[in-house]
Amino acid sequence: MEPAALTIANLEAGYTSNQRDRASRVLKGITLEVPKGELLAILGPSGCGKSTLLRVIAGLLPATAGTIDLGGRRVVDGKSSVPPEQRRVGLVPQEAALFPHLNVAKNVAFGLKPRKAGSTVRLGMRERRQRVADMLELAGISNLADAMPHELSGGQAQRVALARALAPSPDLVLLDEPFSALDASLRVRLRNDVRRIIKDAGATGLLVTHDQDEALSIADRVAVMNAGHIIQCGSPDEVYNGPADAWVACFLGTCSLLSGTSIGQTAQCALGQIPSATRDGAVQILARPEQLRLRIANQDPETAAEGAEAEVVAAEYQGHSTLYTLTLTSGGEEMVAREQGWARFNVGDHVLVSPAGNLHVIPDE
Ligand SMILES: Nc1ncnc2c1ncn2[C@@H]1O[C@H](COP(=O)(O)OP(=O)(O)OP(=O)(O)O)[C@@H](O)[C@H]1O
Repeated sequence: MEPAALTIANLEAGYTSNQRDRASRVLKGITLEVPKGELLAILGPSGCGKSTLLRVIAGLLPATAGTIDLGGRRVVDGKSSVPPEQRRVGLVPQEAALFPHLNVAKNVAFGLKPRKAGSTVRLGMRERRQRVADMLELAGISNLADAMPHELSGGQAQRVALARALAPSPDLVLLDEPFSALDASLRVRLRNDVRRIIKDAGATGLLVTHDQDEALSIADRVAVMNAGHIIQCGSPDEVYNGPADAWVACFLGTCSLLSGTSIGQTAQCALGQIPSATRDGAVQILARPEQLRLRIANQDPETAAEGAEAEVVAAEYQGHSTLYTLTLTSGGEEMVAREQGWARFNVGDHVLVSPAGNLHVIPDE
């Protein structure tokens, strides 16, 4: 079987302020595998250790324990490690960090220069020129070959940085919050292009981000990280709709968590009976805003609809949809529901809330 592009086992790392100090523990036992050709996002809040993980993979920071294999080759084994230039890893930093005195083509060609010790790519001059032209075309910047870095927009500079990282055909491309310095609309456009470019290059990518939309929209899988641990790793749908715990549920997007009790195949909560696959006991039922249906509460028992009664306490019109905050009449739990379009309910209205689709049941630790 072909080895994974990246295999990390029980990795620990941190920082020392001076030689005698023991390293602080920032990475606390990371285990992760990225198959060839996959784009994996490491998603976590600020300070959880995402950039530290990239630095250790790139060889810019030593590990204190654990192993890293790149394409089946061990590059970190506890405290011993292969130097960065022998790892066949490309890096796209937060702000492109291009060489200011080299034009775009020369920036992209930089990693293809023949080197003596530790060289990973040995191409003749004509092949190098062709490779640069191919990378510029792939990144959609052939017209910028002669431009200097100071003449580029933020988005163009990031395309150059990506082309430069991909040019030597690395085993793995690391992208460290590559869109964070760009404005919102450019960010959305560029992130889709970056996915396409990585896929067209047949490369494997590890993207670090604290932006949930970014991770969910472009990654094949998302590894959710908190306080030096990977909490859950799965497809965007798995982590968003089937979070491992309440923290992951809330970190990935707005949600309501109702308390309940699971017995057998069902969990009982304020919304009624929900199919449950967890063990018996206390649970939390996750409802994303778009998984709730609202109807006007009808006092007439003949035509009364099903659902839990709630009062609208806030209605926030957001253009494409309206976000309602509700308080359940029985028990007072708070829920958040989203409906397309203009607010059809007002603060103070009484509504019936019911689940639309399967809600996820999380064991209450
Ligand atoms: N050079 C350093 N020296 C000492 N401590 C550091 C250093 N760099 C990072 N840290 C600490 O390590 C922890 C993890 O930082 P890291 O930059 O990896 O987090 P992050 O998840 O990438 O955050 P962000 O999204 O804000 O970039 C933080 O507590 C940070 O203060």
